[in-house]
Amino acid sequence: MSKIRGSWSFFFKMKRRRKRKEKEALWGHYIPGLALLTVAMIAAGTDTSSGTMEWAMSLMVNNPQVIKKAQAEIDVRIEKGRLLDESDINKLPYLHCIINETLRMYPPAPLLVPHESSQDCAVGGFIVPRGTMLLVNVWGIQSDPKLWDEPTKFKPERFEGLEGTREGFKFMPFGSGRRGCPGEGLAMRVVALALGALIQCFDWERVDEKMVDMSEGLGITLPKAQPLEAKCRTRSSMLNMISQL
Ligand code: HEM
Repeated sequence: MSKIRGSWSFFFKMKRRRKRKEKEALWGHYIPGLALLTVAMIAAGTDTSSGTMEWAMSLMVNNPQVIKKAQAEIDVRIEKGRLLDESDINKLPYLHCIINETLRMYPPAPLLVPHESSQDCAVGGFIVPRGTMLLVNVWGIQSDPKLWDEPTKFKPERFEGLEGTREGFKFMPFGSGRRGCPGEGLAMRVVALALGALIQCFDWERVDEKMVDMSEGLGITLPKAQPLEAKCRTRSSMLNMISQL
């Protein structure tokens, strides 16, 4: 009897051990993958999105007529006194143009990320052997006077009628193809929501007569050399809503 009981307990012990091993194999495989994915999303998604917001606000503070036009669009499309939400973003094409124009002038990944040619090819008359590291100068393409009218001017209107964030290969702030940015949809929503709310709720102006310094600093995601400083005042139409927050 004790022999039988002993073999049953051995059987259950083995079963438990096998289950534990299976669980470890499953999570041991997934946890490093999940951790890496989370780190990649945070690393690739934070400075790029916040930098775009800062460049966009700086450009708008230097071009107050753009803020007025964006506010007029929001006031017409969204009921008075209600804070815009994600479902409103598609109703705001001019806001979308502002973000595109910001990404054209100040792409957070000016050279995309390094790619490698998978086979021999020729680009613009240059022979590129297989396995060559390729850097795409998106900043150069998006500021090229042969492709853009007055490329150094902030003109969101140039994107009117463009749906999405690609115009052939002359505008591709999120890269292109299989290794293009997987966070594009999220980034465009987050940036539009934040900028839209800032414009809807506040009037913005420069701290003094001087234009906001638009020099580029050093860093991977094209930061501003000087952080933006600006003055804001709550818009009378939003006072009630903001006081209830
Ligand atoms: C304005 C915001 C953003 C811009 C301009 C941007 C731009 C880019 C660009 C240009 C690339 C390289 C594409 C290529 O070389 O073809 C890239 C890669 C990537 N981005 Fe973004 N990104 C933004 C936000 C985000 C967000 C919010 C996330 C995730 C939450 C994200 C996740 C990634 C990842 C994981 C990669 C690497 C993809 C790969 O190597 O296959 N990005 N991004």
